[in-house]
Amino acid sequence: MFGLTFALIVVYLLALYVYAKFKYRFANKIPSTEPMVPFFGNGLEFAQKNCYKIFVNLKRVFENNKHHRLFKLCFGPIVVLCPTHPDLIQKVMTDTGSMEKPYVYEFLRVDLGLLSAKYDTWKVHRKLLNPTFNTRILNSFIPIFNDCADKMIESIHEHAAPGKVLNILEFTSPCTLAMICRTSLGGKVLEREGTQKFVEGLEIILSNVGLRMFNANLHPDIVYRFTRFYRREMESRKFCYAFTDKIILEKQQELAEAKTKGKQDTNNNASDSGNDNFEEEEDDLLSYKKPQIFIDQLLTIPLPDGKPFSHKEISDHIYTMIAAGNETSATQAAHTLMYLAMHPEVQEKAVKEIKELLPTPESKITSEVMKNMVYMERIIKESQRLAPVAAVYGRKTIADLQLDQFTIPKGNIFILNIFALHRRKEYWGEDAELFNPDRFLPENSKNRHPFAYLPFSGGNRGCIGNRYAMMSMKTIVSAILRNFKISTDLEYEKIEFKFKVSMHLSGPHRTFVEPRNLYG
Ligand code: HEM
Repeated sequence: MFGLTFALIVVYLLALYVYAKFKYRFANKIPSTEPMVPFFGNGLEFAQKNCYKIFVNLKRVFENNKHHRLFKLCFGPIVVLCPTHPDLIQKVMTDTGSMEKPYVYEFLRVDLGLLSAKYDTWKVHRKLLNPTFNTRILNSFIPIFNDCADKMIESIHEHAAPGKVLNILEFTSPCTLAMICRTSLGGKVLEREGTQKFVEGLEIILSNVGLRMFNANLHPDIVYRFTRFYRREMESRKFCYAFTDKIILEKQQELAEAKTKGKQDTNNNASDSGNDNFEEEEDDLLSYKKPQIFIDQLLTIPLPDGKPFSHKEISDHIYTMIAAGNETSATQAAHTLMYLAMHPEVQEKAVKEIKELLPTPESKITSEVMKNMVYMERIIKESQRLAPVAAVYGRKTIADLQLDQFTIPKGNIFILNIFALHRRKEYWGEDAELFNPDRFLPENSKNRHPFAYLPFSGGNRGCIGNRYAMMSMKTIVSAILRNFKISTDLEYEKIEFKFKVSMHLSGPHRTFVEPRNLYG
């Protein structure tokens, strides 16, 4: 019996191997990379490796193959395509034939959210949701950003002591989570019963998704379902969904009541946005009276058939925003602070700009100040070049795609390694490894290939929250610099990275903070 089962498995695997060889024959002439082991291909370089090793190996294979515009990685008989030249990356990111995401995005379990939605759903929803990130709406979030940053500063003061090392990510993380929850679910979301468990649940869900993405053994659902990670993830999901379902239902009721009373404000055409009673900024005639909370908008935007978004669609969009916007912004802000701690002269220049734009201790960031933080923007951009939190992402073809002389059939996967692209000397010069925010001065950027810099991805499926993220990071980094002088004992040349969901430092963001008397 055992012999027969074994023989059947062997025949099945062989048939699969032959089928895959046939399916990927289009890639025979695409350059491959060493070490290529018979039967396993490049798979052994990545199988059973930890998040740090996978990052290092992926970095190495892209560096070794940068002279090829396109190369392939083989996982057994399965081929994954790796464009390295910005022309080809541009084509992959902008062609409708490669607008879909590989299966690993399904691990997020928000299949109707923008990040992982199938192309046909994505196309309709993205068009409807683009206006929810317009300038007026983003400006309406600035008071929330300021308030969250103030709370972060209070917390740093509570924990700081001379000579004590802080992991600055532990302060930026709760701050971005508060920002994203308050702008997507309303002002009081983190004051509700069960908040602590909700926040912990989100962390468990995201870290399990990351763990699964970078561990091929856990990819098959049938395997993952039997692990303790699955059980923990499902328990957390159950609690988190119950928490947010309640908010969605309450909002739906509020909206229905407002409609029957006919009291809807045309400016703020949704329900009360959670008592974020911020006054309209006098200097900005183009601002809303209240923050335009994402859920309120989701409840009022009609789909092309006139129906509202379903409960599942609303929930998936909310969780997508939290998943895509929280950890990314927190980690990128922490990376930026790390680079500033290592470059005191850049830090002092940034502080000078902050003092000019916020001349008194009472000055608050407004839309005008946000716009004028040009040096800060260059610093964040440079940190995104050297340490892009979204270091690697994927695409899948839904139609044939022509890349140079190769026709890539439908159903194939691309890996885009942005970390490697951002350090290519051909596009960034001989000093590509150095931290220099001035490379983003307009005069230094004008001849650069538009697809050589992609921290927020590119094309129509690029990050919808890129301006939101830049505003929140400017608020966080400037608040910290305004209050503290920061330094670190980490050395620039020795920084190492690893994958979690996004790209992290291999260790903590070790930071010393010393109170700064900016207005003394
Ligand atoms: C530093 C912060 C951020 C970085 C580096 C970043 C980066 C990215 C990247 C690279 C993608 C494309 C991913 C892919 O194709 O697999 C993406 C997509 C997305 N991001 Fe961001 N993001 C950031 C912050 C945010 C924020 C704050 C939000 C929301 C408030 C957000 C919402 C989204 C959404 C919804 C998508 C999917 C877009 C689509 O497919 O239409 N992101 N982001």
